[in-house]
Amino acid sequence: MSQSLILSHPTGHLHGSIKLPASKSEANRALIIAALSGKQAELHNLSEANDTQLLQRLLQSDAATIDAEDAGTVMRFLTAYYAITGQEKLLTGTERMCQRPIKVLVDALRELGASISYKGQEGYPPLQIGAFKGSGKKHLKVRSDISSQYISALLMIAPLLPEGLELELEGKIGSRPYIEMTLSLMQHFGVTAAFEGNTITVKPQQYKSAAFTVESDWSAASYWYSLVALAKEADITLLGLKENSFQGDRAIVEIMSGLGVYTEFVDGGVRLQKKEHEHHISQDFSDCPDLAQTVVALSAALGVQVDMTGLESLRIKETDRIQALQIEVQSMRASLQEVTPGVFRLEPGLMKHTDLSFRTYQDHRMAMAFAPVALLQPVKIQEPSVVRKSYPRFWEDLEEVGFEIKYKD
Ligand SMILES: O=C(O)C1=C[C@@H](OP(=O)(O)O)[C@@H](O)[C@H](O)C1
Ligand SMILES: C=C(OP(=O)(O)O)C(=O)O
Repeated sequence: MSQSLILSHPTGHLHGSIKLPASKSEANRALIIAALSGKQAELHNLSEANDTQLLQRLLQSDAATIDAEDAGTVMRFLTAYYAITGQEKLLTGTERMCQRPIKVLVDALRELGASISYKGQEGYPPLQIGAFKGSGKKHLKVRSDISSQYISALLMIAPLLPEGLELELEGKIGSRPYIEMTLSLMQHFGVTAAFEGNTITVKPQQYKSAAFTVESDWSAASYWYSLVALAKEADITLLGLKENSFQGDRAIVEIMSGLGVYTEFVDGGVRLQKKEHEHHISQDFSDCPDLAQTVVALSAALGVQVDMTGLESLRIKETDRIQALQIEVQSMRASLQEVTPGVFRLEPGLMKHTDLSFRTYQDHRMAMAFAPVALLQPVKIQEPSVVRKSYPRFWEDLEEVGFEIKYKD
């Protein structure tokens, strides 16, 4: 596998239609719901993302040790799935996965009657999961400011609990659209829930079998928005995106309107074209944390000052994304600083035409967020294969629109 690649574009003109990968978030919910329903589901356009391929394989596996690799949804959703179905499993992941907290979910599942013990550090994977002895408890208080994936994992098993579940969310609700996506997918498979104030109530119910087609991934679309913003000339159509999406990262449409991209919803997707950009924007990423790297890398390259909030969860994702961004924007003479607690400012600098080489920190989004800078000058991307987590065809798709790629060992 190549250690790095050099990316360049001879003209800076981008034209074409791109079939984006399907959303791994939607696909992984549909897979867990189908497994919980015990019925055959007709799932179309399942994502080629490793996170989805992996979950599909693991749901078929009868091995005692299950490796969720670096996939947060896989780790969190399977923890709840094995716990409630009472399957004896040792659930582990990459070194980084074993540094991503899971205590909130484990505590909640234990209250419901799951048997889960920590095999390493308290509060983190690996987990040993065993028999389920229902506690009859239905009202749980759960912190909602660390990861919404804990809430989604609990919601999907909720209709199978004898008493159902009342989840009282405590603290700020981070990544809220992902919770709403979970409820929408549950509803698609015949389960209703009420989300009132801070409480989500799910009565005992049965999932129904239904066909479902996974939408293209709006997070993946965000890199194409950056490409359009940095191109000299662009007319790009992204296929498979819908105006009424389950995905909160559809917010990229509004965000990129300030960063120089005009979106038109057309039959079968969106058409992106260039327009003037602002010189300063403010953005709260609480609802769309996966878009932060796209916006930071693009703004550093475009020369846009950005004030940002809602970045808390970035510290516990595939890498500490705040730290990774702080290091990598420096090579573009930009700086990312916490100006007051929780408020970050990206200050762009004058980009000099020195060699640019971006490290990716085992994080697909670091690679894809910085790749568009290659429209300004050739850039080196280290460990480019990280993109397989969500968008395995990313580099090939760039070649489709005229990028030149030299792979290096
Ligand atoms: O539920 C999901 O599919 C996801 C939720 C978000 O995580 P957090 O809830 O941990 O912010 C997001 O960052 C992740 O890429 C996918
Ligand atoms: C944070 C991400 O994924 P996960 O938490 O599912 O590993 C992501 O894809 O950006």
